[in-house]
Amino acid sequence: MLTGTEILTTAQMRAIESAAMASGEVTGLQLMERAGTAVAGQIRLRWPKPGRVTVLCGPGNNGGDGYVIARLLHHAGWQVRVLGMDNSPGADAAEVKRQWAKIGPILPLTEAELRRRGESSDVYVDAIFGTGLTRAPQEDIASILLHMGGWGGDWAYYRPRIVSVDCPSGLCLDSGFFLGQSRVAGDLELRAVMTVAFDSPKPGHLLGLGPDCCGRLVIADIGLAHWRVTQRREIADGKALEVQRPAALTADWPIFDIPDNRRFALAGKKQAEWLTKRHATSDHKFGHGHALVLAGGIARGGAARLAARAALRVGAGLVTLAPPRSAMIDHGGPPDALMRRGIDDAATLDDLLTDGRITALCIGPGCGIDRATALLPSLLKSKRPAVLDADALSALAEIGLTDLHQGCVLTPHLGEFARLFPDLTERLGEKPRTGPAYSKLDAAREAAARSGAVVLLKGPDTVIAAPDGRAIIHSAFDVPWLATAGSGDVLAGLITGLLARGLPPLDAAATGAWLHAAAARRFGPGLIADDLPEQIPAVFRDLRA
Ligand SMILES: NC(=O)C1=CN([C@@H]2O[C@H](COP(=O)(O)OP(=O)(O)OC[C@H]3O[C@@H](n4cnc5c(N)ncnc54)[C@H](O)[C@@H]3O)[C@@H](O)[C@H]2O)[C@@H](O)CC1
Ligand SMILES: Nc1ncnc2c1ncn2[C@@H]1O[C@H](COP(=O)(O)OP(=O)(O)O)[C@@H](O)[C@H]1O
Ligand SMILES: [K+]
Repeated sequence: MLTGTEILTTAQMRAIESAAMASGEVTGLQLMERAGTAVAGQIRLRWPKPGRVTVLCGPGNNGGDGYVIARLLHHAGWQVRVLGMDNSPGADAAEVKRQWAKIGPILPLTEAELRRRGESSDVYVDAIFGTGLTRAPQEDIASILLHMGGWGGDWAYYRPRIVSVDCPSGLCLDSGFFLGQSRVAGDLELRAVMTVAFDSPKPGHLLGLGPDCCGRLVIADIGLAHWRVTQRREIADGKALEVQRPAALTADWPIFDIPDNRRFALAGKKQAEWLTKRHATSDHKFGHGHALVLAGGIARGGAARLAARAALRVGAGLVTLAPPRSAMIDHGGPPDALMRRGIDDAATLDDLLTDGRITALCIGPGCGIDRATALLPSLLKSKRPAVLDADALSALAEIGLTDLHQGCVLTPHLGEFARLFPDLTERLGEKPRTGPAYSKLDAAREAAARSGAVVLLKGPDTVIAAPDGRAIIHSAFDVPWLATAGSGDVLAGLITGLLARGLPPLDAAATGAWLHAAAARRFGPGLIADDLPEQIPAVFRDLRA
């Protein structure tokens, strides 16, 4: 099992809060006070000089946090204006609302009030909706959110400082999409400069529009760790039904600051660190493996060579490139460390795979769909760990998923995913109306369960899922230059090399994704895919430093 910080769905978070409160050791009011204190503290840390703040409080406990923040900032010398709703919230929110009402007025939560002349603020605290959002915001609140969303756009330097409590309001924390809005980024989503969330990140902080809209994400400890761990244990014992697999998600998310009091181990990074130590004991039973990369015919481009080079750089002991014999000359260029072997048909591949020293296979990059269709059955029959990418995924869409096995890693981008799992893609494309909305995480998990293979669904928010439900989110929104021709081929090669070295498929996929993004980060803009494998030694060096 990879180690990493748990990502909790909103249902899991609620169950953990309920368990904590049911224990009698902590009350909901105390949790709310801690949450509000954490947010007010972050605001004061970021803007030490007290200024003017507008706190927008919604109908539920997110709004409750807002009233706590308003009171604390008032006591810290800030000039506080509160906009709230005329509703009857739960007991905890009602209590903190009463406390605020002794200090100052609660103005109506309307767009007109927000825009009142002469009332602009230095900071706006968005405490309208948090984990309790179940449907698209309506009427007054919808127009406030649209108005605040419009603050972004081209006038970014005028952009008011929005601090969101738990999430930008309207964002579905299970999917990273805004309920009632398109899944594609527009100008209308609320964009915070900072989001302070509680206990653990939720999928919506890491997926879809979440990373762009949350701004800097701070995860604040509100003292729930004990119940998180207890709930996890109960799951292992099969007792708790309402929390499913709280430990099954791990985050691998190197972008935003996480306070020191949070454990935020990086799944792929840990494995990569472990790999850098492997050379010292190269006679270990895993050895360094032998990867076979199946290449395509003449003029199929360098995709397979990119993959093979990446497999070598990531430390596979041997890498053999296998084009059809007629294309051998075409594939004769460097690196000279590559071995070559002509493979024309399935029978030759069958023969070669009687060699048990070949520990991993890669098929797809530059292979051609016909050749992939011809070779796939032999490759799958061998039960050898294998990465299926690009043309192999198109071939698979024709052949069907039945022969896939648990050593397989599928690495589709969304287009390839649509060919393999059209129904899941259709669900992913639907406008999210109710929460929890169908997410990329749901789609990858369903695809892995259905295919019996590890599925790595690419994008800036890469989701990696295993057939048993374990899943990892790897966000790399900070390296958009990774979206360059051939970069996926390098990723396929990295994972193949790691499989060859003996990593289990889920670990190989997670570590490959981590190294891939780390290489891009290290090189910077201007990167072309050829640069990626060449950065791997430096990434390893950094890990050893
Ligand atoms: N439960 C707890 O122990 C804690 C909760 N905390 C805060 O509480 C939040 C969750 O509180 P709630 O569960 O009350 O939920 P929220 O305050 O996020 O939710 C919204 C409330 O509005 C209603 N609602 C949902 N969608 C709506 C829509 N489109 N239009 C109008 N009303 C809508 C819901 O029924 C709910 O009552 C967290 O995000 C966090 O900020 C923190 O205080 C920490 C402790
Ligand atoms: N905006 C982005 N930010 C970071 N990484 C991205 C972004 N878009 C794509 N990627 C990553 O770049 C790689 C592109 O792979 P792929 O789509 O297969 O490209 P190609 O077929 O050209 O090799 C994937 O690893 C994907 O996760
Ligand atoms: K919020």
